[in-house]
Amino acid sequence: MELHVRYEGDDDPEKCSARKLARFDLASLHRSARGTPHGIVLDPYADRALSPADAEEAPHGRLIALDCSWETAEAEAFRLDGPHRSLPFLVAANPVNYGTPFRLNTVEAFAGALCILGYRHRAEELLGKFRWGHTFLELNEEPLRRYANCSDSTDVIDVQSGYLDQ
Ligand SMILES: C[S@@+](CC[C@H](N)C(=O)[O-])C[C@H]1O[C@@H](n2cnc3c(N)ncnc32)[C@H](O)[C@@H]1O
Repeated sequence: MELHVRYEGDDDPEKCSARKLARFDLASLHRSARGTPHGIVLDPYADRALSPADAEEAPHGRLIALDCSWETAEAEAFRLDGPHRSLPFLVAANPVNYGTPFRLNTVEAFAGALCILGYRHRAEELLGKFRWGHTFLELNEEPLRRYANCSDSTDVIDVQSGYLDQ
């Protein structure tokens, strides 16, 4: 699974998880939407939730994130080619948004998606580059396991409802 980032560059470069992934050759950064390859776009505004069914359809086996500040992460910013998918209820472990559901940074979004799609070891490899990375898997252990066992997006939303009701 290739990991690509449409890199906006409007967030603190020192704290940017996408830049760090690129430094370790774990993701490729793209400065324009046109230069960003086609793939599953991780988009918090997407109607359909990511599910294991997407692993079969993953265009060219690529995941795409948009790395920008949450201040500018409006729906229009996600105009990128490919099927758009939101991530279901998962809690951030990064120091900026620790404990906040759905507000994942780029490495957490990739790691959550990889776990759901059945690439858990790859998720561990990415998170291993961050001091707090293992905490993301610890906080989200049960939901990630349950989402990865779902058959499709409807199933994922059913599992998510249980967490949102709590
Ligand atoms: C808004 S940027 C913030 C990046 C941050 N500057 C960093 O250093 O990683 C995080 C990106 O991760 C993906 N993402 C985060 N939470 C998500 C969610 N709940 N559903 C889908 N994608 C999500 C999106 O591509 C989003 O644009």
